[in-house]
Amino acid sequence: MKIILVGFGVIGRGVAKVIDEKKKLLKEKYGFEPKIVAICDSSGAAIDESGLDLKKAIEVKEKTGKIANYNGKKISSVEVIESIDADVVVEATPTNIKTGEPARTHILKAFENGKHVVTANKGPLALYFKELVESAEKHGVMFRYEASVGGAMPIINLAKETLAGNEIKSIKGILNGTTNYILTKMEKEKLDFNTVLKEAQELGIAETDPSQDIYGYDTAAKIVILANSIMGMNKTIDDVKIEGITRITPEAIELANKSGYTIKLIGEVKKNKLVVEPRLVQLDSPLNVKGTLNVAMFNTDLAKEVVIVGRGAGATETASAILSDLINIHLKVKEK
Ligand SMILES: NC(=O)C1=CN([C@@H]2O[C@H](COP(=O)(O)OP(=O)(O)OC[C@H]3O[C@@H](n4cnc5c(N)ncnc54)[C@H](OP(=O)(O)O)[C@@H]3O)[C@@H](O)[C@H]2O)C=CC1
Ligand SMILES: N[C@@H](CC=O)C(=O)O
Ligand code: NA
Repeated sequence: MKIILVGFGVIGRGVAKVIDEKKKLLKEKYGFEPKIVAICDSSGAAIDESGLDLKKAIEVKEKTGKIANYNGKKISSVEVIESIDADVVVEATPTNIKTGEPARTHILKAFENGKHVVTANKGPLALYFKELVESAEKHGVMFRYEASVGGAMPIINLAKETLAGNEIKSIKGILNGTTNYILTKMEKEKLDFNTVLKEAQELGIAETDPSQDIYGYDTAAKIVILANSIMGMNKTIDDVKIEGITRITPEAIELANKSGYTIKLIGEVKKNKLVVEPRLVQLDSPLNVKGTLNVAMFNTDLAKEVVIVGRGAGATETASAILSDLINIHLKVKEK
């Protein structure tokens, strides 16, 4: 499988790292032989149709900040997607919740050029879900986005496959690792908001623009993706009532604790209502998970309540979801 990797930040480099480390296992277990033939960032691209040296690519990026220094290609991501022979585009550029760009254009160009897409990017999914899914179908290619909600936490593919046949009445949970990390540190170590936000950025879990995390827009994007991809709705970010965690203080959490509660940023889709807000959560609730963990509670007709927990952010955690989508595309293509 030839792969074009667009975006070489925390997630893009995480994908390159896990593919490099797992190549023997992937071949033996799945007959899967991924080859990254191009890597793009905002400076240009590294291109080698025989397969890039991923250790060297990561080293060049970390040392110089520009992937174009690998072999000096000043070429745009769109030109790479249109001109380089590849099977899949992995889209890992920053989420832009207002325009969905540059990812929306990257994804549509990939489909138009007969390339499957795997993405972690919530922007285009939250703003143009129907357009993207219809374009993939029209061009006969696959479109997978497990990493876009809950990072490593299996939620989209689990709902589509393992909960198939269920009526999913509602989904609610903690879908942002950065804000959960902040609230956990404020609760346990009484640290102030800005100190912990900086820590989250250093951990590489915050968005490129962390205001998307703390004002609730990242969670809102994920709720829209779940509503559209799992519950068959046709919503956008404008349909979500959104409040973030900027009003929450260590003292407020301490007060909640005294009554047997904590405070969590909860996203919920139920009937036709999509909400993101800080809520009191009982200390013994399955929703009371810590640190960068995410949790989602499904309410279904057959399986009743189903609760899933996993790491919602981080380089290798998110790369895990992207890798599973790549393997699934490989296996489905092999079946044909
Ligand atoms: N971090 C996490 O834990 C998770 C992130 N995500 C999503 O994954 C995506 C990537 O996140 P993350 O890696 O953390 O973000 P980073 O900011 O670390 O990396 C973004 C990358 O995209 C590159 N880029 C920006 N514009 C373009 C462009 N036009 N063409 C090609 N490359 C471009 C940047 O280039 P340059 O290096 O030159 O600036 C950078 O390499 C986001 O959509 C995010 O929401 C999803 C789940 C978890
Ligand atoms: N910034 C996001 C990254 C994953 O989607 C988060 O903190 O969950
Ligand atoms: Na996920």
